[in-house]
Amino acid sequence: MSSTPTGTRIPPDVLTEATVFTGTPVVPGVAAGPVVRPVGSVELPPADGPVVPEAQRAAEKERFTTAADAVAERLAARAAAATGVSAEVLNTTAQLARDRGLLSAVEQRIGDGSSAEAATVGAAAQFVDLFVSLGGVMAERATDVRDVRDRIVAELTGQGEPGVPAPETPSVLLADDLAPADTAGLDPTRIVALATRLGGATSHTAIIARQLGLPCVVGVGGLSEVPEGAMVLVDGEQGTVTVDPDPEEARARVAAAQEAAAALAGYRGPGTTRDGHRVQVLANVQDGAGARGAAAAHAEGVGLLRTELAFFGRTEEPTVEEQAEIYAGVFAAFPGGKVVLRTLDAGSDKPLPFATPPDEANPALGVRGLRTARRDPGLLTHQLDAVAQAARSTGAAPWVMAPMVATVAEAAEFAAQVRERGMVPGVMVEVPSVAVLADRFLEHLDFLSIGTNDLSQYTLAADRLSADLADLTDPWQPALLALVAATAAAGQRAGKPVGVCGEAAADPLLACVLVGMGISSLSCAASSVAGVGARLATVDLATCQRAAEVALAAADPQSARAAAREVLAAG
Ligand SMILES: C=C(OP(=O)(O)O)C(=O)O
Ligand SMILES: [Mg+2]
Repeated sequence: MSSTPTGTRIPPDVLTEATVFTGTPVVPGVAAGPVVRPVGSVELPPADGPVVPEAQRAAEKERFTTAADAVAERLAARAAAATGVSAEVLNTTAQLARDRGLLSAVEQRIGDGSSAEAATVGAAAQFVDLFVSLGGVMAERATDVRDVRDRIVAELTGQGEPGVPAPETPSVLLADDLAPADTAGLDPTRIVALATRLGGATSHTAIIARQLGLPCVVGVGGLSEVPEGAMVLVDGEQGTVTVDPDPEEARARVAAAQEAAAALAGYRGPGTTRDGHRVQVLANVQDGAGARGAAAAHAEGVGLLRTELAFFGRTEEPTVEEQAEIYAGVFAAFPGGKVVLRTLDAGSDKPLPFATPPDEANPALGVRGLRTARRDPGLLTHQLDAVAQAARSTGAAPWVMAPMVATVAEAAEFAAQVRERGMVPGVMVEVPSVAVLADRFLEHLDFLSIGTNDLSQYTLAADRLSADLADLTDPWQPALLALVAATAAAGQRAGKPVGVCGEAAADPLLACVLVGMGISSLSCAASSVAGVGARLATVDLATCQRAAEVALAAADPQSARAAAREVLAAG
């Protein structure tokens, strides 16, 4: 078995049997299958290609309608299997593939001698020009037209369907990286594991994989050399992608991982250490379906409702009623339970067209999170009204927190708006300034929730999406651990809860360390709840405290991990 360090490229002719690529492990579990890849840009023929003889034109029209129907049916089927905004996005595109206006424009062009492909390109250009000239919301429709054009041309020319595929055989998706919108409708029964060339432990590929419970490794160099259809085995615990694994060994490793997963299936919550110290083990979700899944996974509640994820791709602010309905769906999944809702975290890696300025030079340090309310205060007040309305209709008592807060004044003003509506205010600790002054922030707030994904990005000055810098955004970095410990200590002094809702909380070992620092709740993907809760139940609080001490004293992430593991193993 040959092995390569992260980032090493291997020419295809040197790919030997069972080549192993390594990257950053982000979601444990082992799965194997043939490689599929997202299909990139579709090659488009010119709109003014050779003239089709008259006798063939009827057949060309037939070819177009067959292709457009196939595209529409496939999208509609995926919409039926999806939920929320994913389903809406897919349905809208499906309807456009059957749009009568588009059909008649294409037929007219074919009647004039264009091929089906060229007519599709020409008619689409006509609609794109029209929508763009109308401006505003209509201009946004141009994107949908281009998408449908690409799908129909791909169908006509035998190029693969653009986007994330839905293969018949359960497969492993290898990609450079995946945007949140790329994964609308990703079906975990067809894609059994993910590995990407880019991205760190906090990238959105990692977050989505965790939500779906898919074994995942990111930042894997050399992946682009692995051909489509090759068998690979992804080990999300060890961070490896093995090409052409020995079939026997692959079967044994997948079975062992399934057995380990079954052992966690016994977890029922609530979270406690072995000696009964209570720690809420909560879930990160984005909508009602996710919340119901989290309840089924024995999460005690929601520690982070990422509200912005329900509105991806939307060009207009959702109405108060629409928002209230979505939030009520989440509250209803945990009657009488804890739900921490985060106000829109638009911007940077999660841009929303209706909230995010399009032209920022440095969006991670720009107008994102709570800062969007500086430009458009209505976005925040409407959202808070919607949350209050959902709370009234369900009898819930939500905790509401703002992302990307930097100053005490921002926190105080936000808290006042939340309290006015009878809800419980807090903020996320993502900017180091909040950790440094946590005592002063807590004078105005009822809780803090540490977002370790952004806190590491801003503490180490390293882009959370950069695979090259993934070692810097490692949640075991001593500086990050020190800020978490300082924030937890401030919470204990004030007698107010401090949770962790970043990806650090999904690592069972680190979860124990966080508890040892005084963190009172952990919120992670539903698929990680049992792993975290079950691990916590094996150790005493005093052991967690010793593990926190040794981790905090370590010089680097590797030694922090090793030292904590040793303490926790000794029990
Ligand atoms: C939980 C966090 O928020 P997000 O990953 O959505 O930015 C975080 O920054 O840790
Ligand atoms: Mg964040």
